[in-house]
Amino acid sequence: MPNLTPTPHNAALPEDIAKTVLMPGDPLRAKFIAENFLSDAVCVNTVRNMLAFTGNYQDKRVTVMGGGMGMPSVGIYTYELFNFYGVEKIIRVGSAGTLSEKAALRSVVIGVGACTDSNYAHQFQLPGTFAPIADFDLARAAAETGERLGIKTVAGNILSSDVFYSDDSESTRKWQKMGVLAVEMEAAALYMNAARAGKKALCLLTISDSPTSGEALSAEERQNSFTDMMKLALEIA
Ligand SMILES: O=P(O)(O)O[C@H]1O[C@H](CO)[C@@H](O)[C@H]1O
Ligand SMILES: O=c1cc[nH]c(=O)[nH]1
Repeated sequence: MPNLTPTPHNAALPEDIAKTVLMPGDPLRAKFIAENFLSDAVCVNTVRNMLAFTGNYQDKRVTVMGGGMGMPSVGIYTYELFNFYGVEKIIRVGSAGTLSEKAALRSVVIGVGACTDSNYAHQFQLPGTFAPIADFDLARAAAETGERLGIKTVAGNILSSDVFYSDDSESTRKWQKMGVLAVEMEAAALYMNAARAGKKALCLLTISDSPTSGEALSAEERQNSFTDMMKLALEIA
């Protein structure tokens, strides 16, 4: 592993970062997880306020770090974690808009595959289209652990979009026709970086809103339903 740490984006040293990282988009969600679920948590990065904490969940050493919004941001942090910090597993814990009746508000979605409208795969110069997928063992563990804990999950395809505010009013409908469950903005880059590095990744999402109906969870409801996803991610970490 090249000794390229600290990086311009992460002040931590490799020994500060656990082999498993939970990655919400929002750095304050990382702080919430550290304060509410980890013991002996230490803040190991504050560069750009992209907070990272390393601590213990039961007998496991875990890092939780924000990844920001969109594939360029998550692409940088996950690339560095996999390739410079020796991280083996990254589990994204994000929010998403529902595209399917199967994924109601508050549902926890397991992103088995991540479709995308992004050009992120272009860098790999493949002679075809790459299918970004979750690590099978992590996805299976999430489904089984959800059953054990009484946390209902729905597993399937998600969409990682480059745009939150789209000028194309038809695009959502087209992804819906293909059975895509939910839209977020990072999983495809995470899955591609994991594949290229030979590492493991999973994206768990809590449905926070519906882009078509305009329904959205209140701040308090978001907090509670996100807690289920956090517990699930920590159990399989
Ligand atoms: O809540 P997070 O994890 O940031 O995830 C979703 O929320 C952001 C958009 O509001 C995007 O990053 C999207 O992927
Ligand atoms: O990326 C996202 C996240 C939540 N809701 C959306 O509609 N899109």
